Amino acid sequence: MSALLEVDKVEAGYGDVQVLWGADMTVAKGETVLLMGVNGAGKTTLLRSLVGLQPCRGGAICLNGKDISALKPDARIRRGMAYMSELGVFPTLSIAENLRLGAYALSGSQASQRADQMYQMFPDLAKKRRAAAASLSGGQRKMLGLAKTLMSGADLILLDEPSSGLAPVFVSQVIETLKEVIGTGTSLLIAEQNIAFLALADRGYLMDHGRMEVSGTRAELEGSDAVRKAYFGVSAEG
Ligand SMILES: Nc1ncnc2c1ncn2[C@@H]1O[C@H](COP(=O)(O)OP(=O)(O)OP(=O)(O)O)[C@@H](O)[C@H]1O
Repeated sequence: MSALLEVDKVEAGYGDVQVLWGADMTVAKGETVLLMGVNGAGKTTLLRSLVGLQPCRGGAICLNGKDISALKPDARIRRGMAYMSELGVFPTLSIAENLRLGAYALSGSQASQRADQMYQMFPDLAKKRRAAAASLSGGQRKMLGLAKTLMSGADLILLDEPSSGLAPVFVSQVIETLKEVIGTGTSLLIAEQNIAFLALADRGYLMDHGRMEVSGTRAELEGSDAVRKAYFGVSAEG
């Protein structure tokens, strides 16, 4: 598989505080990659750096073989990247309006075609399309955030903690929906603390203090002592 995203020694931070210390990763076309790490490891900072919301202090980010490090977020999005933050949606806007915003780079007819696809994928949203996003449950709001991100038709979707704030039943729903998204051939980079998402991934990275501590296939990470320690506070030795 050829690399869709190549992240090479990216450095970033806030004021005097450096958070990313030479973060490296790749995402191949059609691949699902999980970015793991405890609170404060730097996952959100890396995703924001990739989409251009956080300036990089060093390193390079390539999408489809082109260096996008100097591009503004809107230019990166036009090149096929979309980002779902933990916040996700605009609560006072309707579901239909939120979806339209996700497709701002598309024409009106392309956008309504994609919205129809989203309503097929997310029937709960179809039923409430004129309702304000604030009227949705936490799980449904997360679905709307995901649908809004998918509206772009981007090749690479970056998801920041899609499970945050959700009850386990909603987490399972999000995972099932992501399986459908993966089935469409979209590449996903998912930053998550919930180990259940590893089941979706082809490969993953464990980030620690702004560096990739461990990387490997899903099977390698499932058997990794470092992953076990980070998530459960225990190693194979106990
Ligand atoms: N706006 C900011 N200003 C200053 N420091 C920040 C800011 N945002 C994040 N940080 C710091 O950067 C470090 C990495 O934070 P980041 O949110 O990237 O981690 P994370 O792995 O996504 O954590 P979490 O899983 O808790 O969301 C933390 O030490 C955090 O305190």
